[in-house]
Amino acid sequence: MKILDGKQVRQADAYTIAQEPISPLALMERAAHAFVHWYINQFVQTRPVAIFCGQGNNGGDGLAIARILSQRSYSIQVYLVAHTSNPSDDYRANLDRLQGHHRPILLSSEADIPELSDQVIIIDALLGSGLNRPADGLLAVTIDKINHCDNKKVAVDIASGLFMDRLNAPSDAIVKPDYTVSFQFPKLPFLLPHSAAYAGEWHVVDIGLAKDFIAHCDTPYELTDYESAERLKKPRAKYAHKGTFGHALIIAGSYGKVGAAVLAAKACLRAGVGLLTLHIPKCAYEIVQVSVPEAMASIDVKKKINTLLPELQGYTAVGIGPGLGQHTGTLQMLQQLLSLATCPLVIDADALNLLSENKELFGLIPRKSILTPHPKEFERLAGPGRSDLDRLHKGREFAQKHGVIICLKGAHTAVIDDCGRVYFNTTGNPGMATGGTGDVLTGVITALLAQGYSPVAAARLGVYAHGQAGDAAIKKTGMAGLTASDVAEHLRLD
Ligand SMILES: NC(=O)C1=CN([C@@H]2O[C@H](COP(=O)(O)OP(=O)(O)OC[C@H]3O[C@@H](n4cnc5c(N)ncnc54)[C@H](OP(=O)(O)O)[C@@H]3O)[C@@H](O)[C@H]2O)[C@H](O)CC1
Ligand SMILES: [K+]
Repeated sequence: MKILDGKQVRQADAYTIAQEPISPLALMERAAHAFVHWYINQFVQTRPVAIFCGQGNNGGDGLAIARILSQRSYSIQVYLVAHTSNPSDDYRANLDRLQGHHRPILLSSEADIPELSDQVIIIDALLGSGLNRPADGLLAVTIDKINHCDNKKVAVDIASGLFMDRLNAPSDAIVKPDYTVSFQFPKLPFLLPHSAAYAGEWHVVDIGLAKDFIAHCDTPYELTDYESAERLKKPRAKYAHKGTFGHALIIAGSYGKVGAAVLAAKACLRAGVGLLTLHIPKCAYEIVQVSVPEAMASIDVKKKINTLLPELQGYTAVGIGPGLGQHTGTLQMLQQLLSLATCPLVIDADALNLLSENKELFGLIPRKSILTPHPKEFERLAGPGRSDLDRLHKGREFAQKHGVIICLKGAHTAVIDDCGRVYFNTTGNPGMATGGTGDVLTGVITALLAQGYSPVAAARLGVYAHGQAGDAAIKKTGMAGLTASDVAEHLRLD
């Protein structure tokens, strides 16, 4: 699913209105019905509804929603905030349509803002994607009051006060909803860590904007959702044999961090690799043979660290990094690997830290290699970002400049390809913020690369399947109890 900017959404709107054709008022009605369809599946009729409306089209949506909910026997009360001398036509039309159903209350000062009982659900339709300056005056006071009550809150399209395409200042008044019901597309701030609190649990509802327009819309931002992940998957052929699914090499582990190698190996096998060899220090030999009997071991000359690059011929993908340590001998091996590899690599953890400490090696990274940094590792690689958006821009620049794919890990891990396109992941949960899940991800992506997936597909599908495994696992373990081993065990690629 694509993520469009405000200008593109307005163009999609205008195109749909002209081509379908449909009147803007009928499109607003369709959006309101789509919202209500979601709403009635979520909240029972016995919960009263307070709908706060501005005077733009977002407010118009709010008024249409109020009318439709009232027709469905929900008990509603509309509160209007007058914030512009130029209310939109469709706002006015919906105000007219509401007459006979309901009488809205105009809020003209702070004293008019109501105290609501806990049962009331708040629908926020003050401002939408047309926000062009921070909310102030009575709008800001109303937003503040809404935020201070414990009632469940649902934002129409986007939380009032949240910019769609640019950063808010920390002091801006923005509704903090429990849910956002977003029309047709998610908005970029929903996917960035610092603004995600202003989206709550977000849902996208289809309002029938023109599919052909959307298909041709050029945007760097997309989601990896269920449909796109399914499209990326390759079926396993009936007459396949283990050679069909590649032979992965994972270089991992050091004394005290052998577990990282084991986790990466288990995940690699669960993600469907045909054959797996683990290159490990001597101290890891018995541990690996006992805990991952399916993997072959390539043993380093050193007892506690990896230093000697194995012969690379025959491997269809190489992953390096989990639990590797940052010794000089290991650095030399990494440098050799970068120079000799003829296929893209998966580079994680300590291998990334070694790269950050030795930036002159960047030029050796094979094209389309996949780097999997968490935000701190990314900062070490590419320098600090002033904001989430700035970090994303830095990631796009870095990926294009060095011809690599970056998986910038987080709640919505961003896979950034070497053309600067960003694919936000939609699976996973906070339980996965625990040691070892990164090693599991490295194993999954290496397995997919080994099986012949393109690097971008391997990264997108790997990140998606990794999150999906975490989501499946917490059904048994709960969030707090989730371990990286649980994630590896719950991986399912078909
Ligand atoms: N395709 C779709 O997704 C559809 C979306 N719909 C809904 O429409 C809104 C966007 O509507 P729009 O009228 O463009 O925008 P708003 O409702 O957000 O704002 C309207 C006006 O408010 C003024 N404004 C902006 N910022 C502020 C502020 N901080 N304080 C006060 N007033 C503000 C501004 O007018 P000015 O003349 O005063 O500058 C805005 O024009 C979208 O979010 C959806 O909810 C359609 O219903 C269906 C299709
Ligand atoms: K809103």
